[in-house]
Amino acid sequence: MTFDYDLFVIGGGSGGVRAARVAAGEYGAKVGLAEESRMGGTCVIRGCVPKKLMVFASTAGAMAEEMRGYGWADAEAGEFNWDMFREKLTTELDRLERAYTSNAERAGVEIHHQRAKLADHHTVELADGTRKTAKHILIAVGGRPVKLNIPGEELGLISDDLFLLEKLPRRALLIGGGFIACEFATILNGLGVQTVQAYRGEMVLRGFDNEGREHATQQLKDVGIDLRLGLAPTKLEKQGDRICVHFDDDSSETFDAVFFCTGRAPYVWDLGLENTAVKQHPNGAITVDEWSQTSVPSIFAVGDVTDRVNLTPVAIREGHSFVDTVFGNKPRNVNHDMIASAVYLRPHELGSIGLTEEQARDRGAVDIYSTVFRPMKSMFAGSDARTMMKLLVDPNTDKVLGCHIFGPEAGEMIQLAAIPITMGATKAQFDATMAVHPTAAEELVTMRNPSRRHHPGTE
Ligand SMILES: Cc1cc2nc3c(=O)[nH]c(=O)nc-3n(C[C@H](O)[C@H](O)[C@H](O)COP(=O)(O)OP(=O)(O)OC[C@H]3O[C@@H](n4cnc5c(N)ncnc54)[C@H](O)[C@@H]3O)c2cc1C
Ligand SMILES: NC(=O)c1ccc[n+]([C@@H]2O[C@H](COP(=O)([O-])OP(=O)(O)OC[C@H]3O[C@@H](n4cnc5c(N)ncnc54)[C@H](O)[C@@H]3O)[C@@H](O)[C@H]2O)c1
Repeated sequence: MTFDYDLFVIGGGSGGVRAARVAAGEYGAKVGLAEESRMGGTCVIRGCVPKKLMVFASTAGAMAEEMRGYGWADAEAGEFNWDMFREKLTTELDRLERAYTSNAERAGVEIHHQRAKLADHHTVELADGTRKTAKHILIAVGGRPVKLNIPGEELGLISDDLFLLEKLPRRALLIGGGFIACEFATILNGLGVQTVQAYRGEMVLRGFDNEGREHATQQLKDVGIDLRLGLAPTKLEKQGDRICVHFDDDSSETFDAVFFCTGRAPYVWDLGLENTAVKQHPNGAITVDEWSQTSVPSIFAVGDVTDRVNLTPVAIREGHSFVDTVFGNKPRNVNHDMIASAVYLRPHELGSIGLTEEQARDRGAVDIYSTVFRPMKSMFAGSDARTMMKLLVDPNTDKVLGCHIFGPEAGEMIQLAAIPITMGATKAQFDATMAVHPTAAEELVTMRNPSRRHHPGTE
């Protein structure tokens, strides 16, 4: 049987573009790709990239404050100009979109700038009704934000909207306590917006190491975010050009903007899955094996639509591994166990890899090397901000099981610590590493004695 393509990719985001580009450019496959919106997907257009640029923008006030502590007595950030920033952001995202498009096209990928759905196990149907056949189909359609199913939810915004605002709100509510809620609260607060964050739990960033979560929760309050814990909205109502939010403690308040940062769901709506035997998890995520293959041998899925670990580098690695395996004759699957990540808060980020202390304790014996200190740079300026570094070590093998850093540039630090930890480094190897002085990161190689031990059966 002959096909129009060797591979047809649905979705031009992190996972889809990498797979298409490598299959066509490196392995000579005939590749088609459909993207219904902008090439680059969530990360480039409405996620990691614009978010991180806004995090950078939001640090001016804190930097000025710190510099006043260094003798720049008149240092002031002044007024943030949203119009000017947004224009630069638009130009940058346009540039990135063009780069993603031209890199894929240069590799030989045929891009169809329209929506696609599955018609059968080897056929996709484009929005204009054209049908294309392919030996293999890759579903890389990502996820979409979900709002809470409460009255008036249509009045609330989602994360995509932050980057498109006509003007910054004077007072904003962020609902949620995950990655997006905490990063967006940090950004808006730093840009001068009166920021309220409502989270139903006791501590933000569920799933992270509890000590890291405590520091993050405290920092959100310390930087001036009005963090309301144990609180959830029940209803939104229009009040003039503002929004009145009712909460489950019977209080109500008005805001200029309300953002639902309450999670994302796999974007499987109208994808034609009913025309195939592709299996799904109860939340809609596409079920795949360790090779990213679905229950249909010709159809694969990578990235957020599979709801494994929803991060850009993971989607990219899954897409790359899929083409190495299927087109490059280099079978490669992805280990989802040791994945570093960072939450870009300010002034301190939270960087993590491996087991949390809680998970390590559940697993068995663990030695906990942990230190909390005031970093030299901010302490000199008069700040009380604390940095935390923690290594979790298996006392039987001496292997480092996890590392958690709450501090300035923790994202950069955890990326480097992730290399030896992924290689299976032992604590002794960390200790054998000469420190770089004076840095904050040197603590990772100078923590000599466990702060606490958890040795079940011997305690
Ligand atoms: C605000 C925010 C901040 C984030 N920050 C980070 C971060 O700092 N670090 C990090 O690692 N991750 C971050 N993420 C997560 C990261 O963006 C995702 O994990 C990543 O983009 C997933 O890639 P993907 O290829 O699975 O899907 P996506 O990048 O979402 O790409 C899917 C593409 O498919 C297209 N599409 C969907 N359906 C169809 C269809 N039927 N036909 C044609 N096209 C279709 C979409 O338009 C989209 O372009 C963030 C996410 C958000 C929302
Ligand atoms: N720095 C990064 O790497 C980064 C940044 C942003 C997003 N991301 C990725 O995007 C994903 C999505 O981020 P997110 O923040 O939307 O999701 P999340 O799962 O991290 O957080 C969702 C939040 O919504 C709350 N929530 C859910 N249902 C609720 C309900 N019924 N009532 C009240 N609260 C409710 C949860 O308690 C949680 O705090 C992340 O899991 C992550 O994989 C990564």
